[in-house]
Amino acid sequence: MKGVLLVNLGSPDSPTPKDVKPYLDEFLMDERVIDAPKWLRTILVRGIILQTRPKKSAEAYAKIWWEEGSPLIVLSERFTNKLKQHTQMPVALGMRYGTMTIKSALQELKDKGVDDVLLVPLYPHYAMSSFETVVVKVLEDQQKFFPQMSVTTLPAFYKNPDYIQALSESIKEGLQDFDYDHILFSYHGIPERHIRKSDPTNYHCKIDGSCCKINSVAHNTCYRHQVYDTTEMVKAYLGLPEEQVSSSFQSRLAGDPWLKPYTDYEFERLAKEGKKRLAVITPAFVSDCLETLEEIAMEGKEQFLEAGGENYKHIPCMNDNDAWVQVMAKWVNEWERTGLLDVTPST
Ligand SMILES: C=CC1=C(C)c2cc3[nH]c(cc4nc(cc5[nH]c(cc1n2)c(C)c5CCC(=O)O)C(CCC(=O)O)=C4C)c(C)c3C=C
Ligand SMILES: [Fe+2]
Ligand SMILES: [Fe+2]
Repeated sequence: MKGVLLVNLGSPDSPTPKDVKPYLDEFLMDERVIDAPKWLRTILVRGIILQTRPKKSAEAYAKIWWEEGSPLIVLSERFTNKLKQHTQMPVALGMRYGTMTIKSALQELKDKGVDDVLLVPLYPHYAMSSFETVVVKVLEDQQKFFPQMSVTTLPAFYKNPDYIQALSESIKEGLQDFDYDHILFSYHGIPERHIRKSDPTNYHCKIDGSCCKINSVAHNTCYRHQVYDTTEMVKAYLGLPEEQVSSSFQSRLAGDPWLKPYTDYEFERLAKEGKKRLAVITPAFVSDCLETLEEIAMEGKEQFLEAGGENYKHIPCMNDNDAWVQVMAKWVNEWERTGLLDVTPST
């Protein structure tokens, strides 16, 4: 019997240093997130980052926490519950990190008789620190605990026309009551090194866009290429003028260079260039979370207004919006019917 496993990133159990610390430990000790040799990763994460970050992160989480829990978890659950109403297949939700594990979601599916699983990483774009680590962990757990199950993965859907339509319409709705002079597409950043590591050709990706018009297998795993494709397709769908749209990368950790331009620097640059009314959208995330609700909606607003901006709006992620649920339902039901997953057109 077929079933669907949705996987998102995860959150700590509560916005306290006691719960944030083990969550960050699991997250940052993932070799696909901090990709240093284990001994160095242990020093960096346990010896340095976890000494101070849990307190700081817990304070940030406390600012956005809801009565029902972490926004990312609550919104992912709402999405899952709605999806269940649009498919006959069992659907389960797991998280890559934290206590809502992938193993228990697979167990839930198994208990319902599922042995043929469609894995849906809840990320539109491929990065080794998001999409890839989910796939690797699911396959590890499947082989270890559920060897009778088979797993098929829905590819990154960053340029699927139905996804672009649902995203664009949600942005249009968010912009209805907001008179903007610029829209910033702020994507979660990753270290530039990760782009090179994910390039199967070892030479294609130049990390400046000059390679993106040359057809290459590298684009299947290039986060940078994929996010710029999303921006371009939304821009085309909404008919936005070139000069009113730009893309940037947020949430970097200290250390090696991360993808540029950096969102916080862009807030300053745009304000200094005379853009006074800024709308920010965050399409790397399908659900609002710490990185959108605190870093963009709160901190970002402060940064932009301090730099001379006058009006600012974060447009929410698609969360459990009906059109988005219906797009996902179309993909999973098509897979149930035909076994096909035609979500990423090659053009
Ligand atoms: C869009 C997908 C994501 C990618 C790619 C990604 C890469 C990445 N993240 C970190 C470090 C942190 N990220 C944190 C929070 C966080 N990251 C994502 C998504 C991606 N991360 C989400 C959805 C969230 C929010 C989780 C929530 O509970 O709401 C955090 C924790 C919070 C903090 O302390 O700021 C860290 C740390 C790295 C190092 C990385 C790529 C190398
Ligand atoms: Fe992150
Ligand atoms: Fe490229």
